[in-house]
Amino acid sequence: MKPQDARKRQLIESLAGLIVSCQTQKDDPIHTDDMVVKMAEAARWAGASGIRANSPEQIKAIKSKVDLPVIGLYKIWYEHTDVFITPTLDACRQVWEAGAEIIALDCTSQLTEEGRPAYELLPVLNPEAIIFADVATYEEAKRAIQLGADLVAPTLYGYTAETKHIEQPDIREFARMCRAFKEDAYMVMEGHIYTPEDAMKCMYLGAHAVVVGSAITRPHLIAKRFVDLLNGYQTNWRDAERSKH
Ligand SMILES: CC(=O)N[C@H](C=O)[C@@H](O)[C@H](O)[C@H](O)COP(=O)(O)O
Repeated sequence: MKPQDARKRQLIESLAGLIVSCQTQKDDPIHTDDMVVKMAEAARWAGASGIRANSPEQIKAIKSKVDLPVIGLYKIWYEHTDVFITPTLDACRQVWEAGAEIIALDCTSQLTEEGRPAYELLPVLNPEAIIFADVATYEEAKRAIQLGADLVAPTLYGYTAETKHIEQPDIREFARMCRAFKEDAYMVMEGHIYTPEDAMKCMYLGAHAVVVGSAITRPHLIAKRFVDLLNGYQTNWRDAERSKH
């Protein structure tokens, strides 16, 4: 259900538009300690309505410099599970204590390292926090809303066993989610949105906001998309030329 609490509602309403995911991992070619702050400042400069940030450390750094609401998460990888977005109660607590107004967590049916379905954490979270459910499917979105999620996004579409190796958003499925759930929760599009036009399409279909990461804050991946395409083209073109001789 959409929150009744005026404070929560006002904050979520203010997120309408573009949310920029500002995250780096230590082994990224662009990683420096303050890189995410620079990304968030650039997003603020551009007029973004919110930031999505990973880890207590990066959330705190952004919060100290940029006055925008933060959707916080904490990625922790374990050996026996694909659940890595804020997978434990302690991780949720740390995100909240770091200053994020909104806690994002995996609310799919995947089993966590502890052997329970990821979505089970949702109903036991701090009621003060606004909850952003990361899901992969329509059914998971439905259940997350029943369990009290305030915002829902298909963030994990392409990342669960069921949907692995899909590298495009399913905009039709997102439209179906918006039609069914828009009155009960704020629907957000997240994952594989690479152009302003695709983001706009999602808004037109009923998204309250669109979260964009790689296309804005991961220049090495943007460069790689160009290189992969150009190199693939060169190889095919050379093979075709050779076969003529
Ligand atoms: C699956 C996962 O780990 N998603 C993460 C969630 O916080 C981020 O790495 C993504 O950048 C974010 O979801 C935005 O997606 P895209 O980078 O495709 O615009």
